[in-house]
Amino acid sequence: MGLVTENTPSFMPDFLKRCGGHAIIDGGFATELERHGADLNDPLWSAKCLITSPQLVRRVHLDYLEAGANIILTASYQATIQGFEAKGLSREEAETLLKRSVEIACEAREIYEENCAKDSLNSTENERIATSPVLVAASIGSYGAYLADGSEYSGDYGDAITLETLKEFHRRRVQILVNSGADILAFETIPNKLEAKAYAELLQEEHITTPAWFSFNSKDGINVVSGEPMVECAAIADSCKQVVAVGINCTPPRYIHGLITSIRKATEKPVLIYPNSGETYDAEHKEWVPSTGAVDEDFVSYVGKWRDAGALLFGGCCRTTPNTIRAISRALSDKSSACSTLSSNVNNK
Ligand SMILES: C[S+](C)CC[C@H](N)C(=O)O
Ligand SMILES: N[C@@H](CCS)C(=O)O
Ligand SMILES: [Zn+2]
Repeated sequence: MGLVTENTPSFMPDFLKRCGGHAIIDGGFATELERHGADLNDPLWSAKCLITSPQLVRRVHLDYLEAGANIILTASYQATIQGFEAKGLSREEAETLLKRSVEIACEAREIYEENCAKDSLNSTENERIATSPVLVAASIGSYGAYLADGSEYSGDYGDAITLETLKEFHRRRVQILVNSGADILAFETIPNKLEAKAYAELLQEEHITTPAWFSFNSKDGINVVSGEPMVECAAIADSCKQVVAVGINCTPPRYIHGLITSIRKATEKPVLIYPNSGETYDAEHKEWVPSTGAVDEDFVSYVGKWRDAGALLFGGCCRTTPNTIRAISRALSDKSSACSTLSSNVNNK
């Protein structure tokens, strides 16, 4: 994928075809940073590592690529100009860090592809390795994520926050991420209709040609977390021409099946799902607490059902790991890595 991907009606169908019919999204980015020792108790949360440990950010992207991901999400979920400025950074420094989030993910992809090419050279003709395509998705967390008080799990922004406030809050960040060379914009953990509308209008007003996905979160399996129906949110995504996939993230696995059905009532666009582990986020202590959390195996046991319900892109969100992604990858096909052997194709040619 080149610098500034252009959206065409065939962008997502072509990508899915090249991935073998379904694509694998990475897993919990912050979770993997923490597993490597990062302390994310900070208003910037995972985006803090863009300042303190960019090499760790690159390592985590590589972990997910090696686990089989076809799409890696950048460290920009909670990276906002306003959030960086609150830390004392200049506007220019803040914009540079946003751009870096995409560049680091692109570097990880390059390293991964070089490693795959080397492995391929070391293989016999019959084991020739083919690299599955990899997209770099620029993560755009909601306004609630920036607030760093867990309000992306309530969608309650109060009456002072309007459509215009939200558009202005996100405008410059979206422009920078578009110009950084991301293949797709991942609007994730969208908690309410107002923010979905703001994103849709912003994409149109700015004449954005980079493809985008809208991904909502839910805590009851019917509505997004604000209590507004998922089907109405999916309809907003459906009417936005830049949106090439609609889905659900950071939502307990037990709710996903019903939500896929709701989304498909509103749109024919490809459905993506990347649930969390089923645990609950304690925003005050910035930690996850057990609920009836499904472990990796339980999570993965649902994957076939989600595929039968019509989902086409699968991954994990908070508290999932590269092991989850490996298991999803195995559940969807017999291959356990994004480097798939082409031996049968080669032999049959
Ligand atoms: C997806 S949540 C776990 C991200 C962190 C939250 N916005 C916070 O800053 O507390
Ligand atoms: N992609 C985010 C989480 C979204 S809820 C991150 O892990 O940084
Ligand atoms: Zn999450």
